[in-house]
This record gives sequence, structure tokens and C-alpha cells, in this order.
Amino acid sequence: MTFTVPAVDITPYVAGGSDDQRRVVADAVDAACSTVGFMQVLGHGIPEATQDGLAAAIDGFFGLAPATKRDYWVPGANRGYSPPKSESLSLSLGVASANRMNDFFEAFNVGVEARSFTGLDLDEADYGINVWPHEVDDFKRRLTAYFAEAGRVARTLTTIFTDALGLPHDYFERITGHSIDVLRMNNYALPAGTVVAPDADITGMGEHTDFGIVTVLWADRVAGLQVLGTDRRWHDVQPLGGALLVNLGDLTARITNDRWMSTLHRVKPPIVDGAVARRRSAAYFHDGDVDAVITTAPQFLDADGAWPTSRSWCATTSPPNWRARGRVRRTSARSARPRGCGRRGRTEPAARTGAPLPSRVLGGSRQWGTVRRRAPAPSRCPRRGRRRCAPRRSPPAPGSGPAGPAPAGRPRGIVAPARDHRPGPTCAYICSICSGTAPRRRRCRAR
Ligand SMILES: O=C(O)CCC(=O)C(=O)O
Ligand SMILES: [Fe+2]
Repeated sequence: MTFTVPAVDITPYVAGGSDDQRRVVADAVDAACSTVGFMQVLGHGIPEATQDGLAAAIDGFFGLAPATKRDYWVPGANRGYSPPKSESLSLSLGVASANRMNDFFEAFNVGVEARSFTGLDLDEADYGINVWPHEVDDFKRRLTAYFAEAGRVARTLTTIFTDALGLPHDYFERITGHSIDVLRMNNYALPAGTVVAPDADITGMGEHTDFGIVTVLWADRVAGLQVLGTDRRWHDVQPLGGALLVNLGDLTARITNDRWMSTLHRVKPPIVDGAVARRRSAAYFHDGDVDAVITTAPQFLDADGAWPTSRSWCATTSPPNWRARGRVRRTSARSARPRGCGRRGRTEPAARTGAPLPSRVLGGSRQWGTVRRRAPAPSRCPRRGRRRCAPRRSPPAPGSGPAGPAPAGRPRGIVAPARDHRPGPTCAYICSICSGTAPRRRRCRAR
């Protein structure tokens, strides 16, 4: 099976188009979101000059001396600089990374501030306050210009989503009036002169799902981004010329009862001649209002109240991206659940009833460290009622692993409360760590 990230030209929504043209776009988006969770978006209308301005701002900042960059580190806030190895995104899945190393990317974040919504009495701590390095020419203007364009694209996409999903036309407007939107610029580079062994296991950014509504990703056409396919394999993805990559976050998966996919992805740079090619990206996260309540839209609840993807929860052979499968072949899938599955006969409360998920659990300072300390990853998988499979235990390299205090400085993401623990991708992910090192049954007791 070949893996492709479908290309969708959204011009009819950007520059005007007939109803028929828009329908074609909405159908293509529906297909991409149901089968891959990622798409290549063409016709987005962001001027090249604005993208060049973004690239110049990225180069300007990351080219500063390390000590200068650290002046813009705002621990505890989703703003400013995030130094290399200060974060480990696989912790968003409640586990340490397979190689026990933090991610080597460095990042800089800017975003919407609470104070820009006058009269709403929002808490600055839920949003963050931007810092603007004065050492970089035109930094604020360039980023503000790109931010506005990326936000426009994100909102255009949610308009397409309402058409594609048959939702009320103001569905997303109602939960994004003061959306916590953040632009995170990532720089994947090792210090000059670093020689990397050909078989070194280094992680640019650990595997994770995004947790908001939709992410608009500008990236260099350089290898490194990998997306997990339903075949359980990681696939290299680079943007097509002129395209932005777009992926869905966990909130959209929740709204659609996993009809649309929030897909695992990571950045693993290829090592060529002992070196890693520098790569830049800028992810615009459209995450929704801090006080929005995210529920499964009624049309995505099963008529009989059953959880449509229950097979995949426990199917020992189901791929991490289990959701589309379970949905598409709902009836037969259910009867084909494997024997001995601890989930058998149970129902999934949230999806069944559409129980609301307060997006406040996504908000706050959005610090991995902070959130993790408050809500440690459950040691039991609450939906299965069994112990979670444990990641491989080996002592971390000195000063490198996420053992010890959770890393402060992870400015995005949630560790959801137990009721939101998502056994599909999470458990599949953990098992993918276990696999290959020991018989799965011994290592992975949840299966
Ligand atoms: O750098 C990339 O291509 C991916 C970035 C990403 O996934 C993120 O920032 O969440
Ligand atoms: Fe991501």
C-alpha cells in the first residue's frame, strides 16, 4: 500500500468558487481527514513575500548566540524561546521517548494574547504574553504578517470542515472566538561540526499528536517529518512546492468521534555523511477557546449508542491509527473483535453519550511539566481496566533523559485526565516501543 498525503487545492474557498467547486474541495478534505489526518494544501493564498518574511525571522532568531536566545526563554509560558533538548513530545502520550533522549529541536513561540480580547475577562496565564527579540530586524512585523495569514488559512479550513462534516455553518466560530492560537517556529539543527554516527537514534521531535482543532504547517522541503500510516509504518513527508501541510488535532477527532484522524507524527532527520541537514518549520496551532466545551457532534454518535471503533481498542493487530478502520467497517469490525479482548462488551462512555470535554484541560500554561505534575499519566488504562504496558526501562544517559522532574518548557499539549486517556494511539504507541525487544505478551500486558 503506498502512503500519500493527499493534495487539496482550496482556491474555491479562498478566492471564491461555485457551490460545485466547493463541494469538490470539501469532499477531498473529508477523504484526506478520514484516511490520513494530514493533507497538502494548495491555493492557500499566503503571499510568497510573507512566507519569505517568516523564513527570515526564523533565520534571524535562531542565528543569534545561544546566550542571547536564552534571554528569551520564558519558563512556564507558551511563549518565547525553547532551547534544544528542553522538551520531549512523546511525554504527551504519557511515556518517555524510546531512546530516552529529549528532542533536539529549538523553538520560538508567539501567539494570541488574552488582552487582545477586551471585555472578555480572560486570564493572561491561559494565553501567554509575547516577547519580541529586538536583535532581529523586523521580527515582530514579519511574524505578525505571517500569523495573520496562517490564521486566515486555519479559519478557512474550519469553514471547509463544516461543509465537509455537515455541521452548522457557525460551528467552529462558536468555539474559536478567542482561540488560543500559537505559531511555533522550530529549528532542527545540531551544533556546527557535530558528527553523527550513521546508526545514531536521534529525535528532532518525538512522536505526538497535536491537540487542538487544526495545525497549519509551513516547512522546508527537507526530509525529517514522518507521519504514521495505518500500516503502522512511519512515512517521510515533505510539502509539495507551494503547499502547506495541514493536520488535525485531538479536538477535531473528538468532535467527529474519531471519524477524522488526529495522526501521530514526529521529526526524525536522516543522517547523511555523518551529518543532519538543517530543517525549519513553523506550526500554526488553531486550538479553540480556552473556555469552549468540546463535545462530539450529535451526528457522529452511533444511533444505537455503541462505540463505533471498539474493535480497534484491543485488536492486537490493529494499527495505531485505528480509528478510520473501525469506523469504516463498523459492523463487521465489531463482530471481528479478537478473543480475550478486555474491552469486549464494554462501551465507551464519552463517545457514547457525547460527554463534554472541557477544553480548559487543554489550556492553562500548557506546560508539559506543569500539567504532568498535576495529572500524571495514569498507570492503568482506564478504558481497559488493566495495567498499561510499560515503556522499556533503561537508565537515561546522564543529563539527557526525561527521568527526574518533568521537563519544564513544554509549552503546548495536554496530558488529559484519566477519562480522556486515549487507548488507541497511546497503547499502540507504547506497544510499538515494546515490540521487537521482547515477546509482546510479556512486555505489553494491556494487550
Ligand atoms: O517540524 C515539523 O515538521 C513538525 C512540527 C510539529 O509537529 C509540531 O510542532 O507540533
Ligand atoms: Fe505536531
